[in-house]
Amino acid sequence: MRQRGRVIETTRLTKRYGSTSAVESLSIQVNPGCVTGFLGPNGAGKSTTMRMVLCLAAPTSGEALVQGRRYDQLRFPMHEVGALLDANAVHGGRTAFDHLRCLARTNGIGDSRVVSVMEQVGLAGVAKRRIGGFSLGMRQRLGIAAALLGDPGVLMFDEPVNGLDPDGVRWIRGLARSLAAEGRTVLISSHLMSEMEQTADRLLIIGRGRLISDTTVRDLLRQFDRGVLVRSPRPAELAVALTAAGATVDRDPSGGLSVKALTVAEIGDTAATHGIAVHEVTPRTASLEDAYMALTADSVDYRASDQ
Ligand SMILES: Nc1ncnc2c1ncn2[C@@H]1O[C@H](COP(=O)(O)OP(=O)(O)OP(=O)(O)O)[C@@H](O)[C@H]1O
Repeated sequence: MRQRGRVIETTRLTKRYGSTSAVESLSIQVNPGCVTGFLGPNGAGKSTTMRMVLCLAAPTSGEALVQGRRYDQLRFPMHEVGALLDANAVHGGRTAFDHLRCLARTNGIGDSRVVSVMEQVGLAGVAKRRIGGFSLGMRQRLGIAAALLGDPGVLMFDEPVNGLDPDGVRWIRGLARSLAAEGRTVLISSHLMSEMEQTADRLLIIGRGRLISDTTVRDLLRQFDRGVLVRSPRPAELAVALTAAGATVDRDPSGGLSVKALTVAEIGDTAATHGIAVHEVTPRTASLEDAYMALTADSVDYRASDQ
C-alpha cells in the first residue's frame, strides 16, 4: 500500500460561474487502494471539481487538497498526481512519442519511461504517428499514458471511456483496478452508472454540484432492494412465518408481500414447512442503473421530452 487515509479531500468546495453554481459546498474524500467512481448527470460538476483539485480553476470558497496540500504546492506534481481531463487538449501536429517526451522532459523523466507507458496503453505501434490523425479512443489512451508518466500514486480520469470501443472499455476497467490494487488512489468520473458498476468499488454521486450519495456498489443495491414479491392465499399467516424465520415483511402496493433478508429458497422452504400455498415468488433486485436514476432524478438538467 503506497498511501493511507484521505488522499484527495475537498472541504465545502464551491465554484460559481455568475449565477451558475457548478459545485456547491462539496466535501468528499477519496481513499487509496480502491477505484472511486465520481458519478453525476451532465453538468453535475464533476469536471469542475477535478479542475479545482488540479488548481486549474480557483474555488469560489472551500478547498481541495491532495495528500494534505494544494496541488500547486506539490513539489513533484507529475510524480504525485496523474490526470486525464480533456483528451483533445493536445497538439495535433506532434507525434504521440514526441508529445509524451516533451511532457516527460519537463519533469526529468527519461525516454525509456515514455516507451514503457506507450506499451502499457497499447499505443506502441503508433508512437511515430501524428496525434492529429488519432481517433478519440486513441487520444484517451494517450492522455492516460501522459497521466501514468510520473508513476503517480494518485490518478484522476475524467470520462476516460468516451470514444473507446468495448475492448477499450474493458481495458480501462482492468487498468483502473490494477492501479488501485497496487495501492494507488483512482478517481474516475462518468455520467453512466453502467460504466462504473464493474469498475468502481466506491461511488460518489453528485447532482447540481452537491453530494447526493457517498456509497458502495453493494450498499446502493441494498438501499434500493425492493425485496422478493410473494403472493399467497394466506398472506397474514405466511407473513408471521417468514418474520419468525428472520425476514422483514411489508405489504407490497401491488397486493402481495415484500420480503427482505431471506432468499427465494428460504421463503419457499418456510412456506412449505408451514403448509402454506405460495402463488408467486419474484425477486426484484434493483439494478444499479435504476438506483442511480432514482437518486439523480431531481438533478438532471438535460433530458429528452419523451422520458
Ligand atoms: N468555464 C465555465 N464557465 C461557465 N460555466 C461553466 C464553466 N465550466 C463549467 N460550467 C458550468 O458548470 C456546471 C458544471 O459543469 P461540469 O463540466 O463541471 O459538469 P460535469 O459533471 O463534468 O458534466 P459532463 O458530464 O457533461 O462533463 C455546468 O452547468 C457548466 O455549464
